[in-house]
Formats: sequence, C-alpha cells, structure tokens
Amino acid sequence: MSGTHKIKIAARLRPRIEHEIDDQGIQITHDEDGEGPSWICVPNPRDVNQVFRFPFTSCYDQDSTQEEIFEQDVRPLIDVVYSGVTVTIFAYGVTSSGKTHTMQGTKAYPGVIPRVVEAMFEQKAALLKSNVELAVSYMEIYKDECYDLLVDRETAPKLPVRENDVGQVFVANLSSVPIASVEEFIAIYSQASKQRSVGATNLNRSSSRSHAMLTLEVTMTDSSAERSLTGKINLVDLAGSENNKLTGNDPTRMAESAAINKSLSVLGQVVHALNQGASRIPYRNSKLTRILQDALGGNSVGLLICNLAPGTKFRQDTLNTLNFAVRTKNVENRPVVNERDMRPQPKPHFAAILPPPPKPAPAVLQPLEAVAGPSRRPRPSIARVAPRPSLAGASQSRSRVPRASGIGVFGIQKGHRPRPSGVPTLISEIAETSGSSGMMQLTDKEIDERIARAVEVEVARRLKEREELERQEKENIALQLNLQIEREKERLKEEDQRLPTGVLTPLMARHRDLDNELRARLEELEDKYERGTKELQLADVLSPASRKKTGRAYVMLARAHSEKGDLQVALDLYRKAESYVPDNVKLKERVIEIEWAVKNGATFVPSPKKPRKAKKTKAGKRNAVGKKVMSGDEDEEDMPMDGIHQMLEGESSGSTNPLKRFQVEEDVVQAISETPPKRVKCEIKLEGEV
Ligand SMILES: Nc1ncnc2c1ncn2[C@@H]1O[C@H](COP(=O)(O)OP(=O)(O)OP(=O)(O)O)[C@@H](O)[C@H]1O
Repeated sequence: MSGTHKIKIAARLRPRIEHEIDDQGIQITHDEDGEGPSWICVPNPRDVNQVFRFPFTSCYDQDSTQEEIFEQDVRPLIDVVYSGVTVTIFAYGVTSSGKTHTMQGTKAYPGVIPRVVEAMFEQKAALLKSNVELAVSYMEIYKDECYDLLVDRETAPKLPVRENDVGQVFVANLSSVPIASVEEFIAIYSQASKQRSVGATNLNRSSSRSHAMLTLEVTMTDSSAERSLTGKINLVDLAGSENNKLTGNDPTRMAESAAINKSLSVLGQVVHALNQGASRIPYRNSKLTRILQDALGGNSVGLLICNLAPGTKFRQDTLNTLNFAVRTKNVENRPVVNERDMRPQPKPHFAAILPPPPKPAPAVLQPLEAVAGPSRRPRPSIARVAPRPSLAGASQSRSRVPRASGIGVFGIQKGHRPRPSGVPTLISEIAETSGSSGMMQLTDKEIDERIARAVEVEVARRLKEREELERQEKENIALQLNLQIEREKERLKEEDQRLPTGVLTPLMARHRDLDNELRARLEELEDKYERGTKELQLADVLSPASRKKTGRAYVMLARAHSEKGDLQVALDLYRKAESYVPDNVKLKERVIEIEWAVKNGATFVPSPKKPRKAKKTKAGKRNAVGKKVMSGDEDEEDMPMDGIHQMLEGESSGSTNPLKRFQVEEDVVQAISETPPKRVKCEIKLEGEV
C-alpha cells in the first residue's frame, strides 16, 4: 500500500437510555436519494434558531445496529489488515455516549471487537494457510500510565513507552498472547476486561476510567517465498470526556477525570497541529497520543467512530465531539505494508537491535505454571509465551526458542514477532557460536538450557549496554544543560549591565537625540561666537548710531536673500545684524524663525514690510526708566542705512565682505516691503510679527 489515507469518520447517535429525556436535540438527516452524505444536525446552544450541520459519509442513527456498523465500516478493513497493514479503530465521545457499547457490546449485541475477531478467524480459514498466526494484546492507559490487562491487576506494573531506532513507539513489556479460536479469545478477553478500570458516575453506571486498547496481530509466513507479512488491528475504546458538574464525581473520580480530560485535550491538540501542518506535533504530551502516534499522521489506516449522546443536556459535548471529528477527517496517514524478507541476511552488529527485555506470559494464560501472589514478577531473562491451549499437543515439534520482542503501534512484545529484515534470529547466532553440528548432538533439554543461558547472557549484556548508553546520554544532557545555564547566566549578566531594552530604550533614544541636539547647538553657538566676535570687535569701534545703521543694512540684505530663498545666507546676515543690534527682540525672533526654516527645509516668507514712515521720530521710545530701546514695534528696516553705506564705501575694492556682493538699493528695500503677506509655518510661537 502506498500513498496517503485520510482517517475515515463514522458518527453514531445512541438511543435514549432509561430515565433520560430525549428532547430531539440532535438529529440525523439523510440525502433524499440516499447517495450523498448524511448530516448530524445540532442547534447552536446560544441561538437555537441556528442549526449546525456536520456532513459525514457514515452516520448511524438511534435505530442502527451493531451489525450495520460492522458490515459497513469495519469489515472492509479486515482485508487491509491481511494485506500487512496496521489499522486503528477508535471510539470517541463524551462519557455515556456509547463507546464501550459500540466497541465491546454485550452478549446479545456484540460490538466491533468480537466481530473483528470472528472476521479475522474467518479470513484466516479462507486463506487455507497453516502458517497464519493470530495473537492478542490488551492494555489500558489509566491516569496517564500504561498497564497490561492480560496480567493480574494487583501486580501489573506500569509499562514504559519507548521508541525504537526508526521512531516507532512501543509499550515495552506488553504481553502478546497467541489465539487459535474465537472461543479462546473470548475467554481471554472477558477475563481481561474485568481488569479494566471502571467506575460508576451519575451519567454511567459503568463508566470507563481508562482508555483501553486491544490489538490483534496476524502474521502470515510464506516459507516458499521466504517472506512474511504482519498486519495489525488496534481497537481503541477511549474514555469519555467528562463534565464534572454532570458526572458528580468524588475526589477519586475527579483525579481520573482530570487525567482523561487532559489526554483527550492533547489528542485534540495533536489533531489540530496535524491539520495546521505544524513542525512540532505534541505527541509526547500524553501517553495516549504517544501510543496513537502511528494512527494519527503515521503509517496506519484509521477509522474514528464518534459516539453521540442524544438530548440537549449533551449538546455542547456533541458539538465538541463533532468539531474534533471534522478536524480528524483531514488527518492524513501513510500506510505501509509490514513485510519481512526472511532470506538470510548479512549479519549486522548485534547491538543494532535492542528489543525490550522479554516478559513472561500473563498469569491468565499460564494455568500450568505455579505462579501466585505479589512475588510473581516478570523474569527479565527469557520470554516464555505459554503454548496456545488448542495447539498444546502439536507444539512439541515447534521450537521453544525465545522470540524477539515486537515493536509497533502498541509495541506488542510477542514470541513469534518477525525480526526486522536483515536481522538474524537469536537461534542462528547461538548456532553460529556453538556450531550447528554440535547443536544436533544435544538433547532438547540441553539445547533449551544452552539457549536460556545464552539469552540470559545476551540480555544482561544488552541491558548493561543500554544502561551505559543511558548514563552517557544523561551526562551529555547534564553537560548541555550546564552549558546552557552558564550561557544564560552570562547573557543575563550582560543584559544587566546594558540597559534593559524594553523599558529604557525610548529614554536612551531621547537622551541620544538631546545629546545630538545639544552638540549641534553648541557647535552652532561656537560658530556664532566666532562670527559674532569678529562682528562684535567691529561693532565695538562703532558709535551706537553706526552700529544701528550697520545692523539695519545687514537686515535689509538678509531680507533680500530670504526673499530669493537663500535662507542660509539670510540667516548669516541676520546673525551679523544681531551683533550690531543685540537687543532687537524682533530680530532675535526672525533669527529663530529662519533657523527653524533652514533646519526643517521649510520655505520662509517674511511678513510684509510696513510702509516706510515719512519721518522718523528721533526720540524713539523710552522705557519705564527713560532708557531708549528698540521696541518690538520697531521694524528692522527702520534701522538707519548710513552705517552700511559707509561700510560699503569703505570696502569698495577687493573686499570679501558679502555686503559688497549685494548692491543694496533703497528700491530693493522698498520692493521687499511690497511682498504679499504670508506666514511661515513655525513651531515657535512668535510674540509679534517681524
Ligand atoms: N446503541 C446503543 N443501543 C442501546 N444502548 C446503548 C447504545 N449505546 C449506548 N448504550 C447504553 O448507554 C449506556 C452508556 O454507554 P457506554 O457505557 O457504552 O458509554 P461510554 O461512552 O463508553 O461511556 P464512558 O465513557 O463513561 O465509559 C450503557 O448503558 C449502554 O448500554
């Protein structure tokens, strides 16, 4: 089998049970011609006029039978299993929605599990091959721990979940029991089902407190073609999500409920992550998802049966279940055929395969062995799966060699599990070391003893090797962690020394801006001072009247330049003017205005010049103490021109004075005064117009 396969969804609405109100809250509608999909219709809990419709190809209403579900959706998968592929069927739904009924059923209404077993045996018989073997394993996940249901509940240890070299997840030490008939299976299954954690809640008198997974494995060996196929079917009865308000759980049940809800929530997260194409799928967040890894986005074919409880009471849960189903519908698997080439392969390094330590057969299957009480612990050295009762007599000729443990979706440890292609069997290695002729001369008992010894030595060696590897790995991890901690400390230290980016960055940026601004201002002041001192030296030698005139001349020149748009030159000239008339407020304002315009690249349009007064009052204005000042009302152009004229005359030739380059005429000044009024946009609020 190749390509991708989407998980198939079947939805089943259970009938009303005793004392339950069936208010027709959830309905199933079918296409009129019966060809298209069917719909599960659920009213929106917040607005009953709105109905959510979920389409599924397989919808089973309250009258549906166990047989219908099996024939329509499950039986076709038996062929898939016999083609060497792993199939996973899981029942999902809120507590008391009918998952266990669907999967297990009752004696009168057998569910998926017994029907699958029957079909598997039918298929086996149809194949007419004597080398088809079936085996079963059964486990539960209770409060996020795995337990073998084929061993005595009292002594059942927690089973570790591991991963092999090729990334397959398996439950280490899980028993796998060969079965020869449906009856044999039923005997084992009914015994094991009693071990399952079940408890009474308000919603279900016999509520599953764990997720149960039953695996049937079929191994088909074709010795003439020297290959074998291994197909598997995992039948999973999930515990139901629980609303503790409805279940009325006591503290023990609450703890179970929390574990159930958590694992189901992780299941939802895994499906969500797969739908999103996330780079990390949180399989490891719960044992359930870890074990179902192969079924969700892995290499198996999947069928999800969504069980729904009728009635408004379960409406929200039903919606949750259906949403989960819709998301799961898009999960793609890549089923693979588990085929093994049995031809002799070149010998690999023995340590390349590290199967989990073998485990004894479960108590329920060892009626002949005297095992009882808590001291009965699995012997790690040799796996001895009890012979199948029906084959007990025929097993004389079969090798009693311990078999390599199995690895798969549920990592079934199984006596007859095929080893990976290219890996020699343990017996062949033993034969190699002792010489095949030597083996031939030994009695069966001796062979068994030698095998047992060899196995013990080998297992001990592998355990030691594994311990060593684990120790090294731990050391490496510790080293890495230490390094990381050191690096982190260094980083934090550095960060402490630096100012924290988040909080102080804006402040620092502001400081830097201020700093730059101050520096620029300082440079400007220095520049100004340098220029100013020259002008001041000159101003010092002039009479007050001449200073004023000179200042005025500079102002006029500056104005002419500002008119032309030479703002920088205008600014220099205004500053020079300032050296001669330092107290002129309007001049100061003008300097600030033009400075701002230069800095911001803004255009500057001076305010219109006031018409020239015919005659100036000599007295000017006097302040409160009688001192003559240039008032704010006084225009800069009101300053006397004589000084500038004198200066121009004095520097008539060869002078580099910029004043000389601009032939200042009265008409220019006049022209300036006729400039239409416009205001420059300026952030500095001016007290009066210049
Ligand atoms: N299709 C059905 N026909 C008749 N009775 C049903 C059907 N489905 C469920 N029931 C009955 O409903 C009750 C609850 O069903 P069941 O125990 O299978 O629910 P569940 O989903 O497995 O619950 P939990 O998650 O609590 O284990 C049982 O009494 C069961 O017999």
